[in-house]
Amino acid sequence: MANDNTAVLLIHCPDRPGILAAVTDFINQQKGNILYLDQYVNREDHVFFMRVEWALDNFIIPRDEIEDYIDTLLAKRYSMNFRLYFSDSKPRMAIFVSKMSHCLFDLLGRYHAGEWNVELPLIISNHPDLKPVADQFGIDYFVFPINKDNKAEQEAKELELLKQYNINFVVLARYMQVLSPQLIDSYPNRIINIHHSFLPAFAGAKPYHAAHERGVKIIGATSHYVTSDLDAGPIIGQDVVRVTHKDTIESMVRKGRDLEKIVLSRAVEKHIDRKILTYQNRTVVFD
Ligand SMILES: Nc1nc2c(c(=O)[nH]1)N[C@@H](CN(C=O)c1ccc(C(=O)N[C@@H](CCC(=O)O)C(=O)O)cc1)CN2
Repeated sequence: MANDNTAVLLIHCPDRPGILAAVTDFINQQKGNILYLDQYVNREDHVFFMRVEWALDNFIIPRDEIEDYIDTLLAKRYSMNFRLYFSDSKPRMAIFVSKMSHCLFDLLGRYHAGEWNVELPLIISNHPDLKPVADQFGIDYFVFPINKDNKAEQEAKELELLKQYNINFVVLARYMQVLSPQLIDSYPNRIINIHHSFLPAFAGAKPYHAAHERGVKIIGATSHYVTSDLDAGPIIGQDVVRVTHKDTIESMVRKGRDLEKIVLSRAVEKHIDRKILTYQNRTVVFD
């Protein structure tokens, strides 16, 4: 985390000549020093995607006016969808977890080590089992047991808590309950899940059993944004490992755990760094 006084602009719009030059000219004319720039053109759909980050040290436009300038000078002219972020405004993350601790420990270890420009004030679970882990890291832990009769009521309380903690995005670290639209609609493309299979293969709660039954030779893990369609949201990242006839369900679960940890943490880092754009249930993930 080099310069902590930067602005990040994420753009997507209909592709046409001159967009890149217009954006960089705007930043340059206002004495912004561009630190990072990446762009991609989807030639099938003729859509332009871009991430640009610049230092604000000598930037002429006052911080609270930048969005209006971009809207007036660029967005209206090029029909842009854009989001503007500031590196000194740390996103606030909440983790949802059930009983499995491997992804939770990995996330807490990276947070504790200062790997990420993020605040992590809250953990929510449907079981009390992992509260001692949260206590170890000094993070608030709330338990909301879920069953089909109380899911709506409990999720309403969870949503209220997320608002109280001013949470910007949620990470499901092997949270084993299907979220309802009420919660998802409050955090569109801001809930990241780790699914323990190489999607679209073996969606659902027990992918390792299904993979073993099918006799696959590769298993994987998939990070994705959560939508109301189970395990069908925009994929952020995936990874795989080879298995053989010698692998049991238990050995697949063990090999899968390592994949789940790294695939989830990579996705969380890309989200925190504002390097993901979603478009038509797919993602553009910048390096
Ligand atoms: N709306 C969504 N919610 C969740 C998603 C998602 O993609 N959309 N992913 C899951 C995680 N997950 C797979 O990655 C998963 C978790 C749980 C289940 C499931 O069927 N759960 C049962 C209850 C199981 C239990 O009580 O142990 C259920 O909710 O009825 C499927 C997939 C997180 N949420």
